[in-house]
Formats: sequence, C-alpha cells, structure tokens
Amino acid sequence: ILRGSEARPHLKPYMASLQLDGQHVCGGFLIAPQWVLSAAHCIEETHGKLFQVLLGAHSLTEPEPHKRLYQVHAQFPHPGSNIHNNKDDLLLLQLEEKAELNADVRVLPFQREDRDVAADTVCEVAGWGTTDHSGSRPDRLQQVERPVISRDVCNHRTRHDGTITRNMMCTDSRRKDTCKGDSGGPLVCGGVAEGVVTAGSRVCGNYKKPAIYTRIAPYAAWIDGVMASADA
Ligand SMILES: NCc1cccc(Nc2n[nH]c3ncnc(Nc4cccc(O)c4)c23)c1
Repeated sequence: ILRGSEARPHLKPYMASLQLDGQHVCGGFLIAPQWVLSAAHCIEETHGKLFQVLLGAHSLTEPEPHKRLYQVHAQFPHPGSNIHNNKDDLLLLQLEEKAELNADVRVLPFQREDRDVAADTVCEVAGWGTTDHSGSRPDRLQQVERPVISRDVCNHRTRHDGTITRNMMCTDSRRKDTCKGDSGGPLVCGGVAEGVVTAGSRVCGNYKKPAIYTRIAPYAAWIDGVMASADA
C-alpha cells in the first residue's frame, strides 16, 4: 500500500497473509470459516514451496493472541485465469481446517448483487504490500481509502485503454495506491467486499494507471459451487 497508514490493529479481522516459505506474497480474506479468497496470480511460482495462510495478524512477526498459520488443504484458481492477462484473477483456498473465529478472525461478506459500485464511492483496501517504489515491506497491516472511478474513465485510451471488462472495477491511483504484495486483498465499500486486488499493469501510484480489481459479484455462483463441492 503506497502512502496509506497503519491499520487499527485487528479491526480488519478478515485479512489474510498468503505466505511462501514463511514470506508474505499476497493478501486474501476469509469468506467462510474454511475458505480464503485471493488472486489466481498469487500461486504463480509456488510449485514445491510451502504455501500457508496467516490469519488473526496485524504484525507479520510479533506474537499476537489470535495469530495462526494455516496449511492449505486445496487451491482452486478460477478456470478462466491465466498468466497472460487479468481475466478471472480469483483463487479460492481451502484451509486444512475451519479457522477458529474470534475478535481477530472474522468472515467478511462479499457483494452478491451484480451492480457497479458508483463512481466516487470511497472504498478502502488494506495489505502488507510494498509501501514505496524501492519495495519496502511493512511489518504491520497498512490501509488506504480510494475513490472508485467509472469503467469508462478507466478504459480511456490514456488509462487502461479498453481492457477493463464488466467483471473488473477501478480506483484512482494518484499517489495513494495498491502495490506489490497487495494482490488478492479485498476492496471494501460500505463494509462489503466488492473487489479483489489484481496487479494489472503492476504500476503503483501513477494516476495514468488506476488500480484494478476483479469484481466479486459476477463470480458468486462459482465461489458457492467450489465451496459446496470440495470435500469437507
Ligand atoms: N497499483 C496496482 C497494483 C496492485 C497490485 C500489485 C502491483 N504491482 C506489482 N505486482 N507484482 C509486482 N511485481 C513487481 N513489481 C510490482 N510493482 C512495482 C514494484 C516496484 C516499484 C513500483 O513502482 C511498482 C508488482 C500493482
């Protein structure tokens, strides 16, 4: 998160840190006791490495009462996702067991009504992603508020030039923005997860490249289907 601020500890109890060999690589969030939603791009280059999910954390290193690392029982990247574009950039992770829910570990509801969030709506996004252009990584969860921009503005020739589909949404990226390691985290508008951070052009903090999110509502049936079909 570029030019945001430290989140109030444990006030975003749905936040997950996806870790490879003990290092934060992506965000994610708890959508059900045994399920975390993140971005499909987050499992690139994970072959053979230990992939774990940290819940209940504010600091990535300090001991905290309800912090716990979960093994991943199964991973379900969306079948339409691929490494060459941002389409269907969603990942469902089934934890080895149901997370113990408490003050620091809570499920976040996601939007099921497939209707665009109005432009200028101020939403918030949090993560342990890089906080500057030199790639500094924070120990404690950061957050930033960002206004939604319309798909038409985001698709302008000088912005994302028509690549933003109706399954995506954008927020203004002038100065304050998401960045490397924030992928997979939720864009929260009015207490509901409306989108999932996708890297897109990977540019951070440049107003000409607005932040892109995969909208969740169009995928509600896929999410429900995977959760229903996976073994208990
Ligand atoms: N703002 C959109 C967005 C959301 C999520 C992730 C991202 N960026 C990135 N995702 N993956 C990456 N791998 C390498 N570099 C990256 N961005 C980067 C790194 C250093 C300086 C800088 O200005 C930008 C990214 C960008």
